[in-house]
Amino acid sequence: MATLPFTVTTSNTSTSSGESSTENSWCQSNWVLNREGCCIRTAQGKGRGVYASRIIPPQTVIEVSPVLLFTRNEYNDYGRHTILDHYVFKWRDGRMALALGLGSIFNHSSHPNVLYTIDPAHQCIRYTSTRTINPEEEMCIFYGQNLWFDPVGTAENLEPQVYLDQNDQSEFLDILAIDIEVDEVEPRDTSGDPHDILEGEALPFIWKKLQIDEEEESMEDIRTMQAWAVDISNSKYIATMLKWLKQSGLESDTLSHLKRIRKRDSISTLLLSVSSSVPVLPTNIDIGGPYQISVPCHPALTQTSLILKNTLWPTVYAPRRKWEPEKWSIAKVQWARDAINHILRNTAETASSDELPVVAYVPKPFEDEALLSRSFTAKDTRISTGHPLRHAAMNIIRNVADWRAQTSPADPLSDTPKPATSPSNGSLGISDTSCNGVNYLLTGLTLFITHEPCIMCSMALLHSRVKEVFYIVPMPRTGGCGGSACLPALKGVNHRYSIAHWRQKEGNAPAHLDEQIDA
Ligand SMILES: C[S@@+](CC[C@H](N)C(=O)[O-])C[C@H]1O[C@@H](n2cnc3c(N)ncnc32)[C@H](O)[C@@H]1O
Repeated sequence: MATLPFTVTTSNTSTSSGESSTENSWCQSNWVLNREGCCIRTAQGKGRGVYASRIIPPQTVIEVSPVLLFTRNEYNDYGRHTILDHYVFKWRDGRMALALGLGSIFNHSSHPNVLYTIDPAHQCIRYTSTRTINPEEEMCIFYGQNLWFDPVGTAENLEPQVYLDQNDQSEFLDILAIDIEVDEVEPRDTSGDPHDILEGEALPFIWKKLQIDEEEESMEDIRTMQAWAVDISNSKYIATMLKWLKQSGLESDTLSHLKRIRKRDSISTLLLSVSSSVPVLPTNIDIGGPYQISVPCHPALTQTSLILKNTLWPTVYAPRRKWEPEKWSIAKVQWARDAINHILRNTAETASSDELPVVAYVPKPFEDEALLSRSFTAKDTRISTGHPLRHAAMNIIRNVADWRAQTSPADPLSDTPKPATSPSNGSLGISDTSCNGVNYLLTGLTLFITHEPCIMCSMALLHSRVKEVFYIVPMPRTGGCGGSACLPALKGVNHRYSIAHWRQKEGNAPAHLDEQIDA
């Protein structure tokens, strides 16, 4: 538990005299410590904190702190026995870093209004506001999950974050911490026959088992919808009505999991449509009028479900394939390893920018290159675009979608581009030529991403029909692939994808920022 050994002054001489008379004063312009109007004052129960003296707009770089670097030995021998131990964290190359300027004074909040990014080239850390910060408001960063002190007042005055998945900043640091050693992190495995199958512990990743609840196995769990039906008492009209239905334009995929005709006693009932308006039936046939009934929304995935659903309406039985991991050969593992190295290298490149260091990659498939003849890489661009939805996963779905949307609708899986048809609107970027849900899918493709996708991205990936997702850094607070939720395991979703967590080699597992400060 940290008890700070000094009191705080807001005087412009920045002494450590600790007069409490100034404790309740707000920052005034002559005390402002940097040109963005940041100042230091006492933060109740936390020691000192950084405060705004005027309105700070979102995405403003509020502070750039140079860092002081200590070698591991120097730090172990001296630094860690001192107050420094509350302030330093592990730099990317294993040295210990102390942020100068205001950097070491930012307190922790679970709802931070400031993000930080490391700039290794200039040996500094950049602090950026995530939303509008009001005068007199404290500015806080997120230290990580495992705090070494009891946090006080971290969230009550802070509004929800601008970013939908304010990722765990400590984990951003984690990934940065390993990036310069990319080649050692994931070395090529040259031993063995490339066709040899690797299993279990020999694989450099762990498949996440989707905890899928058994679906719709009791009557109250069965999801239903209203559909129009008509009774046909004379069976000689059935064929005529089926023919009429084909030409009526009433048929839709929504009912494709249901049988068309139900026979009960001497009455046959024909399922017509789910349209909101009453279907207009042929008048020259002697049948009753249409009426609405409840029918299952989905096919039956299990025998129990089938029996129950059939009591409502004859339903198609489409058993789900049991979850079973694919066989991974040495060559295929190498393909994945190359992909992981690719995203690590690209993450290293983001370190000198203000962007969040999240990188996504969709390589050409290992088995079936015909599915996609080129690879795609996308970075997180929330900061540079000022657009809260520009997560790396969303960006890559968009990129692949745009590419595929340029292919001929008649040949959706061929990816020869059409002449430039760039996305024109400010929407998600699916260009107008997209083939209505056919061309823009990641069907059969694998996504590699540095950080577990958030809930929004995990859902978008589900819609994209991605085959599998590999991530390196878990996101226990915001992840949608098992972190805070597991989207592909949800009841009722119409696609499931496999999820794998890439294991970091022992000794390379980067520590959390908080552990690093606490080291
Ligand atoms: C990097 S320093 C931050 C500046 C520090 N408040 C000061 O006065 O120098 C980290 C220390 O601040 C304190 N701290 C930071 N955030 C806090 C919070 N939310 N609640 C309580 N103490 C906090 C803890 O004592 C922690 O060891």
